[in-house]
Amino acid sequence: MCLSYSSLCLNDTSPLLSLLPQVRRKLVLLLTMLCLWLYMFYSCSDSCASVRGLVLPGTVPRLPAESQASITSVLAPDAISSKILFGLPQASSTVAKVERQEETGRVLADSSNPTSSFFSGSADKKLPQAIIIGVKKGGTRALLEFLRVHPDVRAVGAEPHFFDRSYHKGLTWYRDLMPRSLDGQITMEKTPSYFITKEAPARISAMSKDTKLIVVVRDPVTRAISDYTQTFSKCPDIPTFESLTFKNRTTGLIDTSWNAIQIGIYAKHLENWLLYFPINQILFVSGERLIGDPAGELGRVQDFLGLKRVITKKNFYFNKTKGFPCLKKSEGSSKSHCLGKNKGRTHPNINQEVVQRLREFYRPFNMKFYQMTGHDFGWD
Ligand SMILES: Nc1ncnc2c1ncn2[C@@H]1O[C@H](COP(=O)(O)OS(=O)(=O)O)[C@@H](OP(=O)(O)O)[C@H]1O
Repeated sequence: MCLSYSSLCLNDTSPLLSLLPQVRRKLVLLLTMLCLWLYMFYSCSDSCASVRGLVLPGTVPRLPAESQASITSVLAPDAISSKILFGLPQASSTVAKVERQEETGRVLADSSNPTSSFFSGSADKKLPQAIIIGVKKGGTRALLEFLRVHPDVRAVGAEPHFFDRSYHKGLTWYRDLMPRSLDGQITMEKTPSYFITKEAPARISAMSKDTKLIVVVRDPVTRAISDYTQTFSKCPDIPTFESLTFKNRTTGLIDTSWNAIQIGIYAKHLENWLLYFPINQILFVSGERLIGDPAGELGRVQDFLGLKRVITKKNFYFNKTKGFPCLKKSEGSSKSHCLGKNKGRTHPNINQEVVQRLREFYRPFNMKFYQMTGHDFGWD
């Protein structure tokens, strides 16, 4: 536009032409310069107007369209553009967050959102607030695996054996074994041998007297046979169940020093725990019902842990081949799954007289246990 204007100027036949050549040359030069200056000014102002977010280094970076929209919803459009263009203090924390998102090139965590704060690193390892303390072969693995379906449960997979075997390693070592969890999530572990460990109640209470305890109990006779089956699978040379049961087979005296028998005297072990924990801080889960009605038992456990009842019937199906309830596919797992081969082993046939003798042996202890817990487990 300016160039054609200048050529127009040059071809002009106005009184200018009649001026002296020297003055004429100066005027032409001045007009040309004016045209050039006007051209540059308009070009520049046009491009500046099209880059609304252009800012100087060290002030606020230009924002992507999406981010601008979110800021605009917090601040009035005029206010935001002036703040960005003139580098005024940023009033909204949203702005700062969007800035950081720009800097890092990724979406930063919103601390109000537990999942995103996990990714920002605010999740940390915590000592367990709930422990499945027993009993061995009661169904502890099934319970833990079912509980892990809950989004608010974070559990360590392996058995830490801290309060029985590794207490000397200290609480920091123990905490380090735990998975990271967010506020509101419950950290858990299971070590079934705690239930029969003399020192465990005092040690857990010293860690936190508010620790919630869960005991999965099972008919002590079946439990003993299950325990034996496990040992037998590893050491097939051991004596028969029948011979290990008795101190003296002729007199029918039961060998209570055999661990497989000892563990099932639940009332005796429970007494030890009640010295440190009130009974309402211990939940007794029926190992039998955990198989027959897993959703029902999980309902009780979720209530006890103060969790929303997320795990329901819809999470389970009965696997005929396995002979046990298994977990259905869920959001977190791509396929349905049953527990491993070492859970739900076939038990050997045990002499029925021996089984009967064991039932007699356990009866008074079972009665005591029902009385202590206020719950009849129906083993007799
Ligand atoms: N859903 C499901 N699937 C498989 N097994 C189940 C299930 N629910 C409970 N059970 C019973 O759990 C018994 C093993 O108990 P634990 O997991 O406590 O054993 S261990 O102490 O950790 O070794 C195991 O004992 P055995 O049948 O003697 O192998 C099972 O009877």
